[in-house]
Amino acid sequence: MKIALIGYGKMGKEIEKIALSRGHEIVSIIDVDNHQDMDSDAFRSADVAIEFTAPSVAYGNCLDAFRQGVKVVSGSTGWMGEHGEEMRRLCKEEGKTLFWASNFSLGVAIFSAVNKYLAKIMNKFPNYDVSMVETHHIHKLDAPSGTAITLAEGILENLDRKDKWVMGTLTAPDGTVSGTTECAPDELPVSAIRKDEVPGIHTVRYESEADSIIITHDAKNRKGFALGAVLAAEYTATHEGFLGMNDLFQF
Ligand SMILES: NC(=O)C1=CN([C@@H]2O[C@H](COP(=O)(O)OP(=O)(O)OC[C@H]3O[C@@H](n4cnc5c(N)ncnc54)[C@H](OP(=O)(O)O)[C@@H]3O)[C@@H](O)[C@H]2O)C=CC1
Ligand SMILES: O=C(O)C1=N[C@H](C(=O)O)C[C@H](O)C1
Repeated sequence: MKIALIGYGKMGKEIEKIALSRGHEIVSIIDVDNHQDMDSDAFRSADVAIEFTAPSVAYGNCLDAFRQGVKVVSGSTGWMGEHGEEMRRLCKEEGKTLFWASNFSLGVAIFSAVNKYLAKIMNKFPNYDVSMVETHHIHKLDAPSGTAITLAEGILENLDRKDKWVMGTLTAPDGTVSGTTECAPDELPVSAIRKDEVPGIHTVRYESEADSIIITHDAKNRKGFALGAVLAAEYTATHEGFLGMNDLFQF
C-alpha cells in the first residue's frame, strides 16, 4: 500500500518504521516546511495519508488531503471537539473518508472497553465517586489528552449519575498545580500532569470511604500507537466514511 505521512515528528517517524516493516511504501512526507508538496502527483498517489501534527493544523491538513482525493487517518488530538461535526458531515454527505482515533493502541482499545464495563457496574454502587488523571510528556500541547476525553465520554455514556466531564487540576512540568478538584456531584473531573518524556498514562479511579478501585493504562513507548495507526490505514484503504477504533476492533 502507498502511504503519505503528514507530520514527521515523534509519531510520523515511528509510523514510518512500522509501515516499512509491514511492506508499505512511503510515497510522500509532508512537514511544516514543504506543505505545498501535498499538491503533487506523489502525494495524490497515496492510498491513505496518515496525519499526526498538532491541534491547530490537523483540520486544515485533513481538508487539504481531501482536496487531493486522498483518504486520511488522523491521530492528532485537541481538534475533534470543534470540528468533529463538520468532519462527520463531509464523510456522510461528500464522500470523504477519515479514520480518527484519540488513541490507536490496542491496549487502550481494551482499556476503553473495561472502562465502559466498570462504569456500568458502578450504577449499582453509588458510594463510589469517579475521577481521572492523565500524565504526558512536557511537549504535549493539549490538556486533557484526547484519550482522557474519550475515556471520560465512555464513563458518561454508562454511569447515570455523571452528566459531564470538567477539567480538574493541571500540573505543569515544574510541579506547579493550577485548577481545582472541587466539582458538582454530576461532574467528572479530569486532571492532567505534564512531566519529563512520559509517552502517556491514563488512570480511572473510583473512591469509596472503604477502598479505591483503580485502572491504569501505561504506554511504555509509542510503538502501540504507531502500529494501530498503520493497521487503521490498512483498514481505511478498503473502507469509506467516518471510521474509528470500533470499526477496526469490533468488541
Ligand atoms: N491518536 C494517537 O494514538 C496519538 C496521538 N498523538 C497526537 O498526535 C499529534 C502529534 O504528536 P507527535 O508526533 O508526538 O508530535 P510532534 O510535535 O513530535 O510532531 C508533529 C509534527 O508535525 C509537524 N507539523 C506541524 N504543523 C504541520 C503542518 N501544518 N503540516 C505538516 N506538519 C506539521 C511538526 O513540525 P514542527 O515540529 O516543525 O512544528 C512536527 O514535525 C498530537 O496531537 C498528539 O496528541 C500522539 C500519539 C498517539
Ligand atoms: O501527545 C501525545 O503524546 C499523545 N496523545 C494522545 C492523546 O492526547 O490522548 C494519545 C497518547 O496518549 C499520546
